[in-house]
Amino acid sequence: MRFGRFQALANVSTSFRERELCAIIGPNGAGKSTFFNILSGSLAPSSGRVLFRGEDVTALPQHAYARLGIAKSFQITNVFKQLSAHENVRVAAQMRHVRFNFLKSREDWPQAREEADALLERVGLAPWRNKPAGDLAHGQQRALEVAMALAARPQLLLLDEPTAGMSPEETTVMMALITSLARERTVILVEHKMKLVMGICQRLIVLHHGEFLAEGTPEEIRANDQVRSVYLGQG
Ligand SMILES: Nc1ncnc2c1ncn2[C@@H]1O[C@H](COP(=O)(O)OP(=O)(O)OP(=O)(O)O)[C@@H](O)[C@H]1O
Repeated sequence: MRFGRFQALANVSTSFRERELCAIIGPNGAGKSTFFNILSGSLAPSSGRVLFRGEDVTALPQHAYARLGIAKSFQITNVFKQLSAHENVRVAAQMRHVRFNFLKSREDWPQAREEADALLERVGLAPWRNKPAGDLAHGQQRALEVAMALAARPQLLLLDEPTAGMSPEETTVMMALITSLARERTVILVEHKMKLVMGICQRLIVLHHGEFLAEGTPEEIRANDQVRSVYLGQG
C-alpha cells in the first residue's frame, strides 16, 4: 500500500483459517490500521490481492463485503447516540433484510426485534436495552458496536482496537466476549497492546515499519528476539 510516495505496507502475505482468532500487533505507525482497512475493504491496495474463500474481493464495494459475510467495527464508536441500545442493534439486523424489500416498514420485522434482544444478551447489554446509546459507558458502546457487527451474521469479524479507551474491567469483559465469538467465526483484531492478545489468540502477526516482522503462535512471538527489541520498554 502506497500513500503517494510513502510505502505504508510492503511484502505482506498471509492467510487466515476458519474460526481462527488472530491479532495483528505492532507499535504505533506500523501499518496495522492500513492492513485492517485493506482486509475490510475500506482501502484498495496499490498492488496485491485480497481473497475471501477463494474469491477475489480486492475491488469490491463495501456493501459487497457485508453480503459476503465480512463485518467490522472501528476504533471510534459508530453508534446512533440518540437511539436506544436495542434500536441500534435492531436497525443493524434490519439491514440484512432491507435489500430484499426496503419498502416494508420497520414494524414489519419482529424477527429483527428478537434478534436484537438475543445479540444484546450475547454481548452482556440486555440490562441496558432501552438506554440511549449515548448514555452508555464507553466499554458498553464498544460492546454495542460488536452486537451491531454481529447482526450481519458475519463469518469474518474484523475488530480495530476493540479495547481502545476501555478501563481494565471493561477490557477483561471485551476480551472474554471476543474469545467466545471466535468459537463460531473467524476473528481478526488489531491491537497495539501485545500482552492483551497473547492469552487469547492462536496466532499473531507483528507488523513493523509496514512489513511482517514475525508471525506465529503467542509462544513463538514471545520468544522472538526481534519482536522483543521492537517492544522493549512497551507494555
Ligand atoms: N491516508 C494516509 N495517507 C498518508 N499516510 C498514511 C495514511 N494512512 C496511514 N498513513 C501512514 O502509514 C503509516 C502506517 O499507519 P497506520 O495507521 O496503518 O499504523 P498503525 O500501526 O495502525 O498505527 P497506530 O497504532 O498509531 O494506529 C503511518 O506512517 C501513517 O502516517
